Amino acid sequence: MRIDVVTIFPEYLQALDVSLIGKARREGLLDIRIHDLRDHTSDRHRTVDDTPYGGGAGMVMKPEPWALALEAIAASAADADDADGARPVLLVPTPSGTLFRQSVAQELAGADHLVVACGRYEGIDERLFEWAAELFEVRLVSLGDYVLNGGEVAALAMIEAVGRLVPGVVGNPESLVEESHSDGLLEYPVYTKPSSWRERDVPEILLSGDHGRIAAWRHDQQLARTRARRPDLLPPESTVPGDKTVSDL
Ligand SMILES: COc1cc(COC(=O)c2cn[nH]c2)cc(-c2cccnc2)c1
Repeated sequence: MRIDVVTIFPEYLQALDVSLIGKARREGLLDIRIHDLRDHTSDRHRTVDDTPYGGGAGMVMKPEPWALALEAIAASAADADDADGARPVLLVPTPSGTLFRQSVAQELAGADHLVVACGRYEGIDERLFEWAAELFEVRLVSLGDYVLNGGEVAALAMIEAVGRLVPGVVGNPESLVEESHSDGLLEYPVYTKPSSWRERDVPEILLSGDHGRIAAWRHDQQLARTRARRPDLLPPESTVPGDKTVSDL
């Protein structure tokens, strides 16, 4: 998978050189390229923003530098992208996007080419997204209901969530199966040595070796945690009102 990231703070994306994503880059599993939006300006001050039409505080990112950056990326990938006929995905982290969830990460992990646009200021001129729809599948996606100063932090999270699902990036693909949200529920609690720690013991069931009962216990724990912390994830009939659970205690 190729991932291009466009930003005015390229140094923010250095975290993509570290750990599993960094290893996948070095092994060629992920082809991640970082682009400075200011390289696509033509004035002496390398201007990327201007005042908002209609007034209001803050500045808005000009569409032209973005269009030049995106055209350059599309042109550099034209052969590969055209190979399967699919347009690259333009992924835009923004508070006004649809919610980024594990299901979205799974979907994006199937793309051959992602282009991530890191907005700053009050956002990017809306006409850029309308224009980009001819070259890209445009996806405006929110990490959550809060506002960041720029899309870089959200881009790191989204790239990690997607990148780790690309075959070969995570050593043991088994570890991708039983994780939070992969089955729609929160993950069960995990424990390791010592079996007794500061007078707190690991649940006996986990030391029993009875894998059937352990699996059932873990699923019960997932349900209890999801009911307590994220009832919104459960289908309506499974949230019992007033149902005390382990995680409530
Ligand atoms: C592309 O347009 C953007 C992008 C971002 C950065 O992303 C997030 O904040 C985010 C991403 N998921 N959850 C939050 C911030 C704004 C923005 C809007 C209004 C006032 N201030 C800033 C606009």
